[in-house]
Amino acid sequence: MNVLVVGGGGTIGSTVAYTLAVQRPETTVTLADPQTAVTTGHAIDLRHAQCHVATAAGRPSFGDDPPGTVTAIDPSASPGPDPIDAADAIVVTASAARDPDSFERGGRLSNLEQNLEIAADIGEWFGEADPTPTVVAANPTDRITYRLWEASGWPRERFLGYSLSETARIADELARRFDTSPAAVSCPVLGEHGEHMVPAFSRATVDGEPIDLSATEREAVLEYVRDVPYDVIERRGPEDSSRWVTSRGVATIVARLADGGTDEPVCLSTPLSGEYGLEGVSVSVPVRLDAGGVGEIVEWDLAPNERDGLERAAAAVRRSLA
Ligand SMILES: NC(=O)c1ccc[n+]([C@@H]2O[C@H](COP(=O)([O-])OP(=O)(O)OC[C@H]3O[C@@H](n4cnc5c(N)ncnc54)[C@H](O)[C@@H]3O)[C@@H](O)[C@H]2O)c1
Ligand SMILES: O=C(O)C[C@H](O)C(=O)O
Repeated sequence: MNVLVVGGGGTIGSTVAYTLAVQRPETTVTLADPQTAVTTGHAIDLRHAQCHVATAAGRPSFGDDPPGTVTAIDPSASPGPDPIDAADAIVVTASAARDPDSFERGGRLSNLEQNLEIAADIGEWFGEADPTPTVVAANPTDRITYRLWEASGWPRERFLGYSLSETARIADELARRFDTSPAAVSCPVLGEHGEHMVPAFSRATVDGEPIDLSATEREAVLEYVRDVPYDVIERRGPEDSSRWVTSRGVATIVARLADGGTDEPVCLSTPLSGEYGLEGVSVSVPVRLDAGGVGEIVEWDLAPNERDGLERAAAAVRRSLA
């Protein structure tokens, strides 16, 4: 598998690269970032990490696949279509330097204008090459996903805005409340990667059984998921943000694409064209993946308040793209 990480000099991009390099050591990663000294340093260190995996404490662990490698390119030096055409999947984490406003709740919107401009430039670059499945983590994720799609001219199925950290966070919180393992919890989250996220409590299960939470309990769980990434930033600083959950989640989606897709739907943000009654916007909805990105958008029968929440999320995203 060959993965291009646009923004690979930063925290999330480099951690996605590390995760892929050690979990799927046959992966070849290209880090694209104007901070070329940083990406070259990351590339050297990551190749050394791959050597550890290669020898795996004296035991070769590659099977029949040869090890991949890690290299760096400068996207501002007009690299043309080749790095994109070489990629089986792309990850976009490119972002302007974080504004102090971004360290607090609601902060995903603080670099909106700058990041939309960056996305438009990257989308134009993509347009020089063949459509390739693209996982977008840069914030605000839904708007950036939509802008990349518009600027690239690629089919909408190629774009997957990453919002799965919400699903992990809600599983952790519900597991605490139900005194069980997060692995026994399922609660998909639709809508915006932001304040207008929509947990689908009507589909939530613990140990395979539907759950019954009061409105007050649901609101408390939702508030936890809205607050916790900013609690993490406050505790360990914005340079780290939620690097582990985000990078593991993004790398998992890339791995699913490489493996040909998913049987079960996962909630990711993709440009909509009438699904859930929405269009002209990208928000997270359940999608089945195939090797090209979104294989199918699945229309769940949501509770009325969840459908309202999805419409509010779409309206908020659409408003700031206008
Ligand atoms: N979706 C999520 O769940 C989630 C989680 C965490 C962070 N994020 C977002 O991901 C983004 C990256 O976060 P980070 O902590 O890695 O930030 P960061 O500042 O460490 O990295 C951003 C990188 O993008 C690079 N960049 C800027 N313009 C570029 C361009 N035109 N082409 C290529 N690279 C470019 C910068 O040089 C920098 O290295 C932010 O927008 C952040 O808010 C999203
Ligand atoms: O980067 C942020 O502002 C938070 C991030 O979107 C996250 O969900 O961890």
